[in-house]
Parts: sequence; C-alpha cells; structure tokens
Amino acid sequence: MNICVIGTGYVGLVSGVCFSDIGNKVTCVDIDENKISNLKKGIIPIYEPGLEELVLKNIKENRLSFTTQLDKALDEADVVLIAVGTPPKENGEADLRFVEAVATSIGKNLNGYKVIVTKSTVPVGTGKWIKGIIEKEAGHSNFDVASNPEFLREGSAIYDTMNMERAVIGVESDKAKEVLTELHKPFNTNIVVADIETAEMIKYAANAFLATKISFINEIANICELVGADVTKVAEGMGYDNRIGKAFLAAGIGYGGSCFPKDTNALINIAANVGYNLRIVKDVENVNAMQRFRVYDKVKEAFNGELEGKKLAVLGLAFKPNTDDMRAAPSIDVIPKLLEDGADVIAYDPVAMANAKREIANLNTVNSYEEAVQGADAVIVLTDWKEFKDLDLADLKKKLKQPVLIDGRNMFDLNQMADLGYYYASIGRRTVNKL
Ligand SMILES: NC(=O)C1=CN([C@@H]2O[C@H](COP(=O)(O)OP(=O)(O)OC[C@H]3O[C@@H](n4cnc5c(N)ncnc54)[C@H](O)[C@@H]3O)[C@@H](O)[C@H]2O)C=CC1
Ligand SMILES: O=C(O)[C@H]1O[C@H](OP(=O)(O)OP(=O)(O)OC[C@H]2O[C@@H](n3ccc(=O)[nH]c3=O)[C@H](O)[C@@H]2O)[C@H](O)[C@@H](O)[C@@H]1O
Repeated sequence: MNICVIGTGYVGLVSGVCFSDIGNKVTCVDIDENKISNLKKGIIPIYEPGLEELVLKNIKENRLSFTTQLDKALDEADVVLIAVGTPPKENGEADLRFVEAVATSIGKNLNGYKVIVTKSTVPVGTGKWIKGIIEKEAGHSNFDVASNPEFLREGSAIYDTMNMERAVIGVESDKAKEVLTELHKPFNTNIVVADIETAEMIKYAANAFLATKISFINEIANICELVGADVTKVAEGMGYDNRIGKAFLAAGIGYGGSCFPKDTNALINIAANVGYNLRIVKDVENVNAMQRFRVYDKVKEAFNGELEGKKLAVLGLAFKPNTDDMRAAPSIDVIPKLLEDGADVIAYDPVAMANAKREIANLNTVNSYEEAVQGADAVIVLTDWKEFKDLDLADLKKKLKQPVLIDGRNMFDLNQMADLGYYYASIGRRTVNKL
C-alpha cells in the first residue's frame, strides 16, 4: 500500500518506518524543513534504539522517503496517517490546532478515495470533526476517516510496533475496515474493530488505566514505608495474579513523559465536558504530582534537613530510560528544589543532558557518571537506566565522600546495600542506615 504519514515525531516516524519495513511505500511529511532535510540524510531527531538503522535501511530499499510537500505525498497515498502533536492547552484539554491545520490541508489537496486515519491521541469526537473539515475543504465526501490510536512506548518503540499486542481500528465504513485490517495483517496481532468514538476512547482509557496502576502502587509504597513492608515484594505477590498482572507496578517517583500527564488531564476534561466528574483519574494525578517530591524529602532526611553546600550527584534526567525525552520528567521538579536549598547538584544522563539543560535552569552536567559521583555527599537516582543498575556499588562507594544513595527507582538490593555499608533510601522499602 502507499501510505502518507503526516508528522515525524515519535509516532509518525516509528509507525512510518515500521509500515515501510513490512513492505509498504511510505512518505513521511513534516512542516519542519530542517527535520525533513536531516531525515533525508538519515539524521534522526530523537534518541530511540534501533530507529536510525531501520530508517537508513528503508530509505536505501526505496520504501521510505521524506518531504515537506503534502500535496505530492497525498497524491499517491491509499492511506493517510495523521500523527501530529496534540499538546495540552492551559486548561488541560488537548490542543487540536495541528490536527485542524492538517485536516484543512488534506481537504484542499484531496483527489480520489483515501482512508484518512488519526494516529495522534485525540478527544472523543475528533474523527467526526476532522471529517467535517475535510468535506468542507474538498467539497466532496469521497474519503473515509478512521481512528487507529498508537500504543508504543518511547525507548522500545520499534519493538512495541513490530510486536504490537493489538491494533485498534475505529471505522464507519466496511471499505475503511478492509483497508486497515489488511494494513495490519503482517503484524499478526489482535485487531479490535470499533466505531471511531470507541477507538478514540480506548486510547485514553488505556493510558489512564496504566497511570492508575502506577499511582496505586506508589500509594501502597507510601503505606509500606509506614508499616515496615517492602513494596517490591508486594508488587511481585500481586503481579502473579493474572487478573492484576506484573506490569506497571514498579513504585518510584511517579510517571512523567509526553503522554500520561497530558492524557489523564485530557480525559478528565473530556468527562467534565459531558458533565462527569472523573474522580479516580483526578486522584491518580494528585498522587503523581506529590510522589516525585518524596525523593527530595528523603535527601533532606538523610542530611537532617541541611543541604547547603552538599555535593549531590544526580544520575538520570530523562523521564524514563532509553530516551532523551525530558517532557514532564520528575528531574524538572526535583533538581530546582535541591538547588533552592543551596545544594551543589552535578547531573549525568547517558543521552538527555542537552535536552535537560533547556528545561532546568542552572543545571550543571558532566560527561560521565564517574565525574558526577567523585567526592559527592550523596547519589540520587532519578532514572532507571540499565547502566546505573549495572554499577559496581563497591567501587562507587570508594568515589563518594559519604556512602549515601537515595534511589527514586528501587534499583538496588536492600541486603547488598546494607552489606556494603550504604545509607540507602528507596521508595516503599525500609531505609538501610549504617551511617
Ligand atoms: N510520543 C509517544 O510515545 C506517543 C505519542 N502518542 C500521540 O501521538 C501524537 C504525536 O506525538 P509525538 O510523535 O510525540 O509528537 P511530536 O510533537 O514529537 O511530533 C509532532 C510532529 O508533527 C509535526 N507537525 C505539526 N504540524 C504539522 C503539519 N501541519 N504538517 C506536518 N507536520 C506537522 C511537527 O513538526 C512534529 O515534527 C500525540 O497525539 C501523542 O499523544 C501516542 C502514543 C505514543
Ligand atoms: O500514549 C503514549 O504516548 C504512550 O504512553 C506510555 O508510554 P511512555 O510514556 O513512552 O512510557 P512508559 O513506559 O509507559 O512510562 C511512563 C512513565 O511511567 C513510569 N513508570 C512506568 C511503569 C511503572 O511500573 N512505574 C513507573 O513509574 C516511567 O518511569 C515513566 O515516567 C504508554 O506505556 C504507551 O502505551 C503509550 O502509547
């Protein structure tokens, strides 16, 4: 099939390259000329494992190309995927201005039947709204609109797409259903066919549920600390129950990223707009907003409230490992608090430092973990990068001025930390204190 993907962010780029890799001819369109000129040369704007190789391979094999010219890309397309951003407005609603601009351009340039699919996460009702815009601009209805929400995770985006657990297809015609079912056949996955509104709702419900699991386990973690239980064991004990499942029960400093914070908020607004008070998700957000500061509290506790002049090595800045994405990363809130208290913060992240410097004022970064921890009064782990998990903890201890490790991601074993003589505070577990 010929596919035109509009928007080359995570979703556009990853779905574009994956659809081309399974044999389709894909043209990716963006209004950002610099991005497109780089992509043509194989320069990828984001850090995502495996993406560069796959882009280069598919460009070379003539299945993948990049352009800023929507009209030409549309001409040949059977399927058009809209994958532009839907950032939050100040009131939390999804901002649809990029989607609106794209729908208008599609309408102006539409010639011949196409299935126009929204991959971006959009409020319920957007599919119908897009249809109206295109009809008005095109002056005809020889097209179908559809919804095909995206479920990939940053950091494992290629794997998630190639091994998708389901494809959700929201359609209002048999023709669109046929085209999109055919398109997803090579993924050999569960296909959920629904009406467009239901497909749009599935995306928000899925993200809100995952966010709920995280805030739930974080609240359990907070109780664990008060009653002397270990949340990692609690999660393990819960997770073997298939009705609960093991995933997304890692307690820590809460969720960040471009989607959970935005989509929970958007869902609350979708509900409010139809007169419904979405209490559970509101609490999920409240818990999440507080959770990231628990790591700050634990740093304060380790130094009896006095951080002035303390050298603190922060390991990890991105909102999760394997990405340079800083959107809504806990580090954005935690580091300024430490700086306000007069601490000397030295941060290291394997890939997110350049982006972090744009987000966090006066952020001092160094190019290796060794430089960050040398002579530090404490190490604070904010992102669970594997390279931190693999640290030689005995060696780390030698580099520190004081063996204090505050772990927002529960990366290390309590007994090992106790044996090594660390003051080790984590989330939802007892504090190992040998100072
Ligand atoms: N980032 C993620 O992991 C996931 C994102 N989503 C959803 O997918 C959507 C896109 O997200 P990202 O890829 O992160 O977005 P992004 O914000 O990183 O990228 C959007 C791209 O669209 C381009 N664009 C904007 N207006 C345009 C226009 N008129 N014509 C052509 N290109 C245009 C921008 O230049 C930018 O390159 C959002 O709705 C998001 O909620 C869904 C699942 C996962
Ligand atoms: O709509 C989206 O954009 C995407 O949002 C999330 O993907 P992503 O934000 O890339 O990352 P996750 O792996 O879900 O992690 C989100 C946040 O939750 C945190 N998290 C995750 C799991 C967990 O057990 N505990 C926990 O604190 C992570 O550290 C991170 O800050 C969803 O997992 C994707 O299915 C969805 O497509």
